[in-house]
Amino acid sequence: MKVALIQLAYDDSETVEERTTRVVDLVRQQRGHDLVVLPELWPMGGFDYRAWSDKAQTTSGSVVQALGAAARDAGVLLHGGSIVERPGGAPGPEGKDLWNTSVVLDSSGELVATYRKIHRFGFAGGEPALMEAGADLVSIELPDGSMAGLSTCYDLRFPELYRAQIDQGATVFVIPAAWPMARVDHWRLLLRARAVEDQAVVIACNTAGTHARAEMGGHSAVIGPGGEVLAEAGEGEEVLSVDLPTDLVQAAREGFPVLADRRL
Ligand SMILES: O=C(O)CCC(=O)C(=O)O
Repeated sequence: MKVALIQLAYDDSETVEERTTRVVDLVRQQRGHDLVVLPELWPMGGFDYRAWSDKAQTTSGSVVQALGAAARDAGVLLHGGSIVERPGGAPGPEGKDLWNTSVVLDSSGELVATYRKIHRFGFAGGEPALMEAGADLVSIELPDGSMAGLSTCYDLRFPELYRAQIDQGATVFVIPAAWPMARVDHWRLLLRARAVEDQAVVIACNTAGTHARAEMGGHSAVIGPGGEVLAEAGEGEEVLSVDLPTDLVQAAREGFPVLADRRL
């Protein structure tokens, strides 16, 4: 399965429309891949908290529509990263009307899955102040037939989420992020930790550049089930293209069956 991770760099100078045009162009260039992955909150800015409410959209808004058209034109399964979602209708249980929602579009351009980030980043500010938490585990079927659990950025710090995903059959984790340079060492370590402890493939697409005064960490990566780094980006904008061998996870789990020794 050929996978492309678009490690997008951006600053504060583009409108949502300008950035969307640039991104869908990049997606269209990935024809020949099976799966394309974008970072977290790229249309609205991962750390641009102040702009989120004004820039929020529904999952049938202009950004997701443009992503659908690009997925169809490129003939790929597209994990479009996430958007600030305002679905309309009743607010969530905490009275807020925004979510950090990942969107997945198939090669006919249809929205086939959404995942609302469960663990909100920002402590007293940022996401917990402005957004509701997601409540549902979400998995998708990848073009090679494997099952991928979805999560977003800060979720990476919570290993129990990934254990729950493998218990539902996931052998791959797809993780868009806007992870800052200040803690990029944690990012690189935790991607490998999740891969090793769950004997799973990790496909993790981070953001680059500096926006809202936050320098993003880059280092998007694809990690194999033994913790091997199959590909890793640098710090700037880059498309990482990886040909993932089939049955990597099955071979790892059969060859070293540590998951069978769990005691619950
Ligand atoms: O956990 C971290 O250090 C970064 C998390 C983050 O930036 C996010 O979830 O948006």
